[in-house]
Amino acid sequence: MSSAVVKVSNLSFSYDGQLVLEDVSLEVEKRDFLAIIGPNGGGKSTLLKLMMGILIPSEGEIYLFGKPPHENGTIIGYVPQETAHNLDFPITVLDVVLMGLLHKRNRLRRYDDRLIKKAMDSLERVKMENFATRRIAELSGGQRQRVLIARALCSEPDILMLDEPTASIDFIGQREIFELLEELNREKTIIVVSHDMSMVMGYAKHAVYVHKTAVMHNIDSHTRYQIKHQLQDHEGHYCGAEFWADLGRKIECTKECKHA
Ligand SMILES: Nc1ncnc2c1ncn2[C@@H]1O[C@H](COP(=O)(O)OP(=O)(O)OP(=O)(O)O)[C@@H](O)[C@H]1O
Repeated sequence: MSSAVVKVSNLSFSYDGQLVLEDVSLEVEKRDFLAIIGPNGGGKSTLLKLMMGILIPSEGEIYLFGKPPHENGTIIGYVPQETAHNLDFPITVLDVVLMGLLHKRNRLRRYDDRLIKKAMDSLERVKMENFATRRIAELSGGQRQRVLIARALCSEPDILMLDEPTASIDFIGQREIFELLEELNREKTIIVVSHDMSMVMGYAKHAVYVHKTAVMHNIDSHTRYQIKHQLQDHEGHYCGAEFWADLGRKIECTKECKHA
């Protein structure tokens, strides 16, 4: 019997008759670190939403821990794509993290001390505990992303799913987020949609290339070690275009290197 925590079998999905994913099958093992990569509009976010049970497959099946996603409740922690405008109102970092515990409030819809401690513990895990009373809008993109990860961690999920957590964050901020994910990966399965091939190749254990269909690739520990070493240098940039060319696929490099 398969030990996969996520099992996708012959999945297809259409929006209003427009086929976006076709016959996708993949398995994710416990404590895997899977990156979902591929071109714009290829179906990455759609695949993530299907895994979370936000969308229902047109054909095929998805199981998380042997059950359909919508029956799994808090085992998934979701970090949505961060857009500056959805945090541009006057609430504190702690308020944002407490949103991850909305369903646990008492009968008066208040957070008791136990929940506040839980939220503070989550902030500590992402090294943002000293920012608890700051307004979320005052933080940098990287700091905000850490807060959103803390919010997802509150419910102690087994799987953390993140949609483009490093979009619009500078290089050092990106590396710090992936280092945090690597640390969380000691306990949790990580599934992340990312465009950043340097980070994916340095930290993920598998990458699934999604362009209507899906092809899984292993990223061996030696490759990860080498690329992570290059990323320690601020200028370090592993060119994904080169990697995909070796595999016979075309991907555009977003940085200014010889492939751009
Ligand atoms: N709610 C929706 N209704 C109709 N079509 C949609 C919807 N969401 C996405 N699509 C379409 O489905 C396709 C796949 O979109 P999806 O967001 O999954 O791609 P993606 O790989 O995540 O893209 P990106 O890298 O640009 O975020 C695209 O053609 C998109 O326009």
